[in-house]
Amino acid sequence: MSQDVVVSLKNVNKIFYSKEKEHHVLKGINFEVKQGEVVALIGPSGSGKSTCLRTINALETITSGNVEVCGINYRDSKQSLHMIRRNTGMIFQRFELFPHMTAKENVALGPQLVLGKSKEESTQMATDLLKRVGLSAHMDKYPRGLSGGQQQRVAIARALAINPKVLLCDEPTSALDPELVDEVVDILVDIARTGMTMIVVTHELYFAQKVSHRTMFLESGLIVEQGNTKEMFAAPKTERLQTFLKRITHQT
Ligand SMILES: Nc1ncnc2c1ncn2[C@@H]1O[C@H](COP(=O)(O)OP(=O)(O)OP(=O)(O)O)[C@@H](O)[C@H]1O
Repeated sequence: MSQDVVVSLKNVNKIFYSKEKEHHVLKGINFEVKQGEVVALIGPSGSGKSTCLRTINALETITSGNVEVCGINYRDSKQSLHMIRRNTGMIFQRFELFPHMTAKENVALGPQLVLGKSKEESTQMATDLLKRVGLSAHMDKYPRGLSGGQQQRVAIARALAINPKVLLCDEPTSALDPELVDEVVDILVDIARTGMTMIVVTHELYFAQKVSHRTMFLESGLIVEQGNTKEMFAAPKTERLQTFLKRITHQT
């Protein structure tokens, strides 16, 4: 793997097994994401976007194929999984903050537990990051005292607190009231501008257009089309992407 490739998926298959049947959700996914690239993953509901994202930090194990983050495969050794989690920050649709911890404590946890920083140093890092996401005035509040947009900004600060090599975003704006979406989008666009490598699963085309260099369109577990985001949205090549874009555009 060349040095500037941060994430690599090769022929990745994921099958969920239940009593009655098997569900083949990812059907031979191949892609690479290079240092500093921002990639959007779009597609219909159930197409496998979140599952695909979750295989990267091994929140979801794969059935076959190969996934590497910074050249590390989680199956390599006992330390590999820890190293992969150490290199990947993740933001979830529903924030997933610890409710019994303040914003600052939520953000300081990663530096302390993952990076082994002292309490003082971790708190300082949390303070700096919360300032960066515009939450100076809310650091000592608990999640229940914050709006959805503010909670997601705490979650972004928490994801950045371990200095990850790649930021994985799983529909970071879907659970927000429409008037709160922009405050989160703007922060993520700012982070993308700093050169952070990012993979963003989203339903919102305007967000994908604003933040990403490249888009991959997933349907029924296959990458049907991918390319430069602006070009792809302006002139989709496949009929399936054309239909998808039309449907989404009519919904909004
Ligand atoms: N843990 C699981 N066990 C069984 N099936 C699962 C599991 N997780 C996901 N699936 C199934 O895999 C398929 C893909 O789900 P996934 O969440 O990856 O799709 P998605 O494209 O992100 O959808 P959405 O846009 O609605 O979030 C769905 O049919 C889903 O029901």
